[in-house]
Order: sequence, then structure tokens, then C-alpha cells
Amino acid sequence: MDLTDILYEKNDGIAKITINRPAVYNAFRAQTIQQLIWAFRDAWDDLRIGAVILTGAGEKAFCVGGDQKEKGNEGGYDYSGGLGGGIGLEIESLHQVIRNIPKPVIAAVNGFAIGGGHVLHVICDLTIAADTAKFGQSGPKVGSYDAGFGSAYLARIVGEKKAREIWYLCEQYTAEECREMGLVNKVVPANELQQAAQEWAEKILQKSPTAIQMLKYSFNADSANIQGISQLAMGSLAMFYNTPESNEGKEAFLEKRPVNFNKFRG
Ligand SMILES: CC(C)(COP(=O)(O)OP(=O)(O)OC[C@H]1O[C@@H](n2cnc3c(N)ncnc32)[C@H](O)[C@@H]1OP(=O)(O)O)[C@@H](O)C(=O)NCCC(=O)NCCSC(=O)CCC(=O)c1ccccc1C(=O)O
Repeated sequence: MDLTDILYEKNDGIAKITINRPAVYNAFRAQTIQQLIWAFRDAWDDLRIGAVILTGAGEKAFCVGGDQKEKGNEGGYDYSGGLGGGIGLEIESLHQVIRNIPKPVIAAVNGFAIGGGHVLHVICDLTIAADTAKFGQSGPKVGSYDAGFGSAYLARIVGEKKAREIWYLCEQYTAEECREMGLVNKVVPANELQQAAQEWAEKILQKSPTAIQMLKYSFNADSANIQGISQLAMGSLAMFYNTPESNEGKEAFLEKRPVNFNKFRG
């Protein structure tokens, strides 16, 4: 596969996947998602690999979700057709491969983790964050939502009240605040982030691969029902995208103006 949107390397039992679109803060489009899925499947298939690190290129962002500049464009997202189905992104498949790959996935969050990018770290097994990283959901601000793993699984991690706050208010949280709410495992100085992720991956490699694999399956089993909710959520999102209400969110972001959802109330 031609890796235009990600970097992928494998060294000494550790696979490292880097979302590589720094000009748009590592926002993803359809091909980014396809390449991420390809890389996770390669790491799954390679029996020498015992842990995967997911990170973002540059210092600004881990990932800021769907690329608003490509939304509605052919090959962007919200473009009907192909494997992406209704919203034009194989986001459900990506969530599934991160959850189901029988090896721990460590998110090394180097900057903004916002929107669909935030959901990616939520789904990873472990999160190590730079002390400069910022976290949050933005869907309701830009006419979108992840009513599957992005909300239901988040609530299991931080509790119902906090998860509702995160989604309803769309505020940003520091790495330390996220560590306190159990959403981040460890916070390190930004220049030590990649080394810290590497060290945790190396520690995992010293453990029994079968034990780790079965533990991951066990942790996953308790939240497996969210898969069905995710399918419903993506189906509803496909119907919501391209409505005037959803478009108002996208257009306000692209035009760098305040959003006005008042006309859709009442
Ligand atoms: C991340 C910000 C808070 C950073 O703010 P700031 O430091 O002020 O920098 P900016 O000047 O805003 O941004 C720098 C540069 O990056 C471009 N950019 C940032 N985000 C995006 C983006 N998402 N798409 C495209 N481009 C982006 C920005 O335009 C600037 O470039 P210029 O050339 O100067 O214009 C802030 O940028 C921010 O809030 N960004 C938007 C975050 C967002 O709303 N993301 C989309 C969330 S919705 C989503 O991800 C849908 C897809 C998805 O994952 C999904 C799938 C299925 C179900 C649900 C979801 C879901 O809703 O999550």
C-alpha cells in the first residue's frame, strides 16, 4: 500500500504508526483511515510484533478527527460509497482493529487529541501523554458525534457525568486533568514522550504474549456490546451529515466564524 498519510515502522518487536498530516493537525480523511487499518492489520499478522504505538507527526497534534476541509469531497469523508459506507470513512473498522488486534496499543499523545482523534486514544489500551497535550470532543460544535465507542466506552472510563460533560460542553482538558480522571495512564515532558512509549512497549514485550492477548480479550468482552451501538451510531450519523444543521457546524469551522445552531432549535 502507498502510505501517503501515515508512517509505519517495525523495530525489535514494536510497531509504530504515525499519522502524518501535520499541515492539518493530523486530521484524517478516507485514505488515512484505510492506511491506518492496513498498518494495524500488518502488525496483527506479524508474529514478531508484541505491541503497537500510535502517535501523530509534529509537535502540535496527535489527531484532530475528520478533515473538515475534505468533508463532502470525493475521497474525503461524508462521501457516500465504497467500504466507508454512509459517512465515507471506515472509522468503525479502524475502531474494531485497534480493539481486536491481540496486542496492546499504546497511544502516545503529542498534542491536540480532538474529536475523532480523541476517540482513537480512548479506544487504545493505554495512553501516555505529553504534558503539553490537550484533549476533548468537538462533534456537537461542528455538527457531528460519535454515539458508539466515543461516548459509551468513554463513560466506562471516566464515568457517566464526566463523559456527558466532555461531549455536551466540548471543552479542552490538560494531560494532567485527563490523568486524574483515569483517561490517561501517564504524563511525561513532551521531549520524553516517544521514549516513554517505547519503554512501556518494551516492558510489555518481556511478558507472556498469550497472557497479554487473553487479558486484552477479557477486557474487551465487557464492552463488546458497544459494537452494535456503534453501527447504529454511524448509521444515524450518515443520515445527519449533509443536513443544514450539520453543515452549519462544518461551514462555521471552515469560515472561522462563530457557529449558529439557534435556528435549529424549536
Ligand atoms: C484542534 C484545534 C483546537 C486547534 O486550534 P488552534 O491551535 O487554534 O489551531 P487552528 O488554527 O484552529 O488549526 C491549525 C490548522 O489545522 C487545521 N485544522 C484543525 N483541525 C482540522 C480539522 N479537523 N480538519 C481540517 N483542518 C483542521 C486548521 O484549519 C488550521 O489550518 P489553516 O490552514 O490555518 O486553516 C482546532 O483546530 C479545532 O477545534 N479543530 C477542529 C476539530 C474538529 O472539530 N474535528 C472534527 C471533529 S468531528 C470528526 O472528527 C468527525 C469524524 C469522526 O471522527 C467521527 C466519525 C464517526 C463518528 C463521529 C465522529 C466524531 O464526531 O468524532
